Order: sequence, then structure tokens, then C-alpha cells
Amino acid sequence: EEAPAPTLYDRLGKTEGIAKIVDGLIANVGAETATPNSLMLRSHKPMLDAVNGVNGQPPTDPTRLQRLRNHFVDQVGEATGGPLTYKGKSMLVAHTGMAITHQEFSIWRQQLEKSLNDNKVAEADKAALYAIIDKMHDDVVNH
Ligand code: HEM
Repeated sequence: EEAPAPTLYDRLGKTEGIAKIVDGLIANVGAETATPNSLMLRSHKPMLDAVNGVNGQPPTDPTRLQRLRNHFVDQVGEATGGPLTYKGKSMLVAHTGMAITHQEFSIWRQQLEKSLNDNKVAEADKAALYAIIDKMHDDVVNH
């Protein structure tokens, strides 16, 4: 009996590996929002304001980014064949009202790419993950 072939979830390092990739993505997006002429600040400002507070006011929703992070780990874990279950909103519902542009989607994808490279994900596994991500493009963009 041969062992079953590892799933993409296994090849990304299971939940621990996926969490590192997601945390890297979030760190990269956060860094981009702090740059002059950021392309990601517009879409992320409501969440950042809720987490950080505005004008010295206390945060209105301090765990909002943490919830997004945990949901995203579950979503990738489920979509790559792992034992996780995504319990968040559909991609269409989650991104409706944000008017995310194709350009913003591309910049987001570059932040993911950086994290995949930093985590030394193999090219074939990056391609397999992009196939999953790019299928969501139309649900995320222009709503
Ligand atoms: C295929 C690509 C993407 C995936 C898989 C994804 C995934 C997610 C997930 C899982 C959530 C949380 C939904 C929930 O908790 O119910 C979310 C929310 C969010 N996403 Fe995305 N996302 C993608 C693209 C983008 C892009 C391109 C942007 C902006 C440039 C973006 C900005 C946001 C923001 C601001 C939130 C809301 C956080 C909040 O208000 O609490 N996402 N996304």
C-alpha cells in the first residue's frame, strides 16, 4: 500500500505553514498601507481604523483583523484539501461595498506572492494556490 499523495494543504506545511503564509501576507499588506500613495489603504482603512482607533479614540473592534486572519487560514486550509472549515462570508458578500479594482486585486496578489516566496513555497505549489485564488477574482473585484 502506498501512502496517498500529499495534498496542496500538506505541501504548504499544513495549518502551521498556511498560517505563516497568511501572516506574511497580512504583514506585507500592512506595510503597503503605510507607504506614501498606498494602493491598499483605501480598501483597508475601515478595518484599520476599527482596530487602531481614530483620533485618540479607543478601537471600536480590536479583534476585527484577527478574525479576518483566522477566517483566511480556514479558507485556504479548506480550499487546499485540509481538514479546516471556512466559516466566514462568501467572497462576494465579504467584499461587496468595497469597490475593489482589478489593480487593487493585483497589488494584493503581489503581497501574497512575496509571502509565498519568503516562505519558500515551490513554484508548482504557488501555481496551484493561484488557480484557487484567481477563481475568486470576479467575486472580489468591482462589487
Ligand atoms: C482572492 C482574493 C481574496 C481572498 C481569498 C480574500 C479573503 C477574505 C476573507 C476570508 C475575508 C473575511 C471574510 C469574513 O470574515 O467573513 C476578507 C475580507 C476582507 N478583504 Fe479580502 N480577500 C481577497 C481579496 C481582497 C482584496 C484584493 C482586498 C483589497 C485590496 C481585500 C480586502 C479585504 C477587506 C478590507 C476585508 C474586510 C475586513 C473587515 O472589514 O473586517 N480582499 N477577505
